[in-house]
Amino acid sequence: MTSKNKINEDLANERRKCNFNIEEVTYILDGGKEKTLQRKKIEDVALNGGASVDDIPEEYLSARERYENAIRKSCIYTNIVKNEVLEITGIENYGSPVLRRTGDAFFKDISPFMLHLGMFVPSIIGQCTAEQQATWLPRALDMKIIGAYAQTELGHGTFIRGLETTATYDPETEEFVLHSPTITSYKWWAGGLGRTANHCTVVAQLYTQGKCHGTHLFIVQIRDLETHMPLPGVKVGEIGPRMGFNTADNGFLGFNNYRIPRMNMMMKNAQVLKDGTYVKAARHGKLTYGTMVFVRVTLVGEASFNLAKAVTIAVRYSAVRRQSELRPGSIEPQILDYPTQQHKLFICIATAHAFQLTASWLWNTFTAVQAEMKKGNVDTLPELHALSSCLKALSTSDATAYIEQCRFACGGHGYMLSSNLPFLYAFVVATRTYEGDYTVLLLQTARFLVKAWEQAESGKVVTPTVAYLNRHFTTNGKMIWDNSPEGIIRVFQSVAAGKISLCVRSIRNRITSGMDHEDAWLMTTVQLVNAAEAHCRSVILHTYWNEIVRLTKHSSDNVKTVLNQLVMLYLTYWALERTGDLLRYSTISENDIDLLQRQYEELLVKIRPNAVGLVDAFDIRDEILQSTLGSYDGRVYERLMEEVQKNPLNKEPVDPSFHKYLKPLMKSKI
Ligand SMILES: CC(C)(COP(=O)(O)OP(=O)(O)OC[C@H]1O[C@@H](n2cnc3c(N)ncnc32)[C@H](O)[C@@H]1OP(=O)(O)O)[C@@H](O)C(=O)NCCC(=O)NCCSC(=O)/C=C/CCCCCCCCCCCCC(=O)O
Ligand SMILES: Cc1cc2nc3c(=O)[nH]c(=O)nc-3n(C[C@H](O)[C@H](O)[C@H](O)COP(=O)(O)OP(=O)(O)OC[C@H]3O[C@@H](n4cnc5c(N)ncnc54)[C@H](O)[C@@H]3O)c2cc1C
Repeated sequence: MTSKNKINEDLANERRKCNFNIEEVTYILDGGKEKTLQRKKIEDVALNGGASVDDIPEEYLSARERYENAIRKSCIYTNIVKNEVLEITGIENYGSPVLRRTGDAFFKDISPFMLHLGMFVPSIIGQCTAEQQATWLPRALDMKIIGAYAQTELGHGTFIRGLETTATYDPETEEFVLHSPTITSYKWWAGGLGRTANHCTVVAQLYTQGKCHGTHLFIVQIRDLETHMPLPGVKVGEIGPRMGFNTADNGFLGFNNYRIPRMNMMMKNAQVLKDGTYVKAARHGKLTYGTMVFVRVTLVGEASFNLAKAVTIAVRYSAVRRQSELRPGSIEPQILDYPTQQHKLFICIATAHAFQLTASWLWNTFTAVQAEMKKGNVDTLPELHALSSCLKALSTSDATAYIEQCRFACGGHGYMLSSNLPFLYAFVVATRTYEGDYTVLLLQTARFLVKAWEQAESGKVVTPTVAYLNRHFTTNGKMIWDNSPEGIIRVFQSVAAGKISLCVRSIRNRITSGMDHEDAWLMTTVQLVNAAEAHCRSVILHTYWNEIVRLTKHSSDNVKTVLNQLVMLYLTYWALERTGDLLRYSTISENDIDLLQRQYEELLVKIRPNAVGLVDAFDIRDEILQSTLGSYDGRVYERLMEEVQKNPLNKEPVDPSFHKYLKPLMKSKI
């Protein structure tokens, strides 16, 4: 074995200690053995040519070079996908999580094509008629046209109804006239729009026959396909450096009475006829928001995957890193042996599991609701909207906090871009804001919860995710504390019910004392966000536990044990995080809390020998991790030194600035 492929001895020891079958856990996380084998096959095809084809790491490049390099790699990856991978997966899997995962081997930051696959294509699939799909979809999937999703404007992101771009129908020419009437109406933020896209989905206020019908979606060509020049009437460009997403060419876009054919309005849900007659969406008023719901659903899986990457890096590094001494003269321990380090990291492993299983469950819920909607039934849409909103909010927010925790857990080296942790953080922190800000989305869930509360209060049976509200009205007093998984989940549901109840009471009291409903709601929003968070927490705890029980039914004993330890760690961790709530809404005592704390610390000890095995089970290839600290072989220090060789600043022993500036300064007299 050469030193290049030698596994670090501490990491090798950790793998010898691992007492469960790693592949079995990988299969569970992937959704079955077949899916794992399929993923591995795709990764082999896509990555074995050597994915990260950068001679100089992208962080050393200028903004221009970085963008060009990102386009170069996007094209290489797209050709691999088109020519080799789609043969295995089928065209319908273009943009699937596996391809998204494999794509990470090509980019530390973002592919300028991400929004094309992540939102432009889904908006064609979700918002166009079959005839329109036949026109646009094959060209989009074949990358003959490249799109973005331009909804947000300088003045409005959250409040979609406040968007100012107009699309006015002209029956004379059977065209829509797109216009940006103010500076605040300029589209701002759309990924891929600044330099890459030649088309985009534009969200605009629809006017026809002198009446505004609210926001609708349009497919708009913005650049010439031969020259890539912006078309007359289109003003487009890149918005400038940001905290992450620096290779995503987020753009701005304005229109000056720019005409598009009538058939470029996405007409699956509402139509404008040739004569300008508006035909309203028959089924539900918010179906034009469908692409956002789809992306929110996928973002839960994104949160899980990125957290899995971060914790794989941090756990492997913590097994390799030795620091301090426990007793004078004793060998320095692996930092993974510190309970405080385990406290930082094991919750991240458990959370990645919780989010992955919740993401699969949410995806199944999403496809079931879609199937119902195809039959014309939209009754389950409000619950899906409430669920996808709060799960998107919480998963992205928790993942952000835990990725940062993983970075802290790597000390100084976690600050190095070559660890990949800063990139992961910058990518995931944006997910907390885009596709619906954290607070705003929790308030959407709160609307649903208050309505569900009122239904339960009037004796109606409510939908499954809020069924605990029916129980709330049949039991008296605080929930009896019970330290079993089911008991902890019940208590969390009682906490949610208690908080929703307080919100309803506050709103009613405020209205009784003279406020109108809007002000009463507004004054209660701090509590409403809190209640929606509590509800969502209970959904995650419940789903994680249920899924582990279901998925480990036929597992080997050791796999069952370790996955149970993780889910118990998760339940116990959150019970300890929320002792205030538990004291308020359940009969938990001081003694019970002491027992919980001890249980938590014992779980850390039990999980410790399997920690490296657990992160290995995420099965994330080195090319995808792209981390000096987290590679499978644990050659941390060697990789840090190798990376230094790529630093252009080290190319010459003396920097030209020495002669230009430093030396004159040193020679100058005071
Ligand atoms: C919901 C709002 C906040 C408010 O809307 P409004 O119209 O004012 O509505 P309300 O009055 O509040 O509510 C009225 C009722 O409507 C209900 N409602 C609201 N929304 C929905 C909905 N979506 N579905 C159903 N029902 C809905 C609501 O509950 C009310 O009901 P009721 O009256 O109480 O009964 C809204 O304005 C809003 O959503 N704001 C947020 C704006 C937003 O999200 N913008 C997103 C812009 S796009 C963006 O941000 C993109 C970012 C980058 C994305 C990157 C994508 C990554 C994907 C990863 C995977 C990619 C794979 C690629 C593969 C590869 O690379 O290889
Ligand atoms: C990296 C990145 C990529 C993006 N990509 C795209 C893209 O491809 N296409 C696209 O169209 N958009 C994109 N966006 C825009 C994104 O969707 C919006 O920024 C996001 O929806 C938040 O809206 P906002 O910026 O208007 O925030 P604001 O709504 O102005 O939020 C500012 C603050 O006000 C609070 N707030 C706002 N409204 C309320 C309310 N009703 N109640 C309580 N509090 C409120 C928020 O909680 C927040 O604290 C992207 C954004 C980022 C950061």
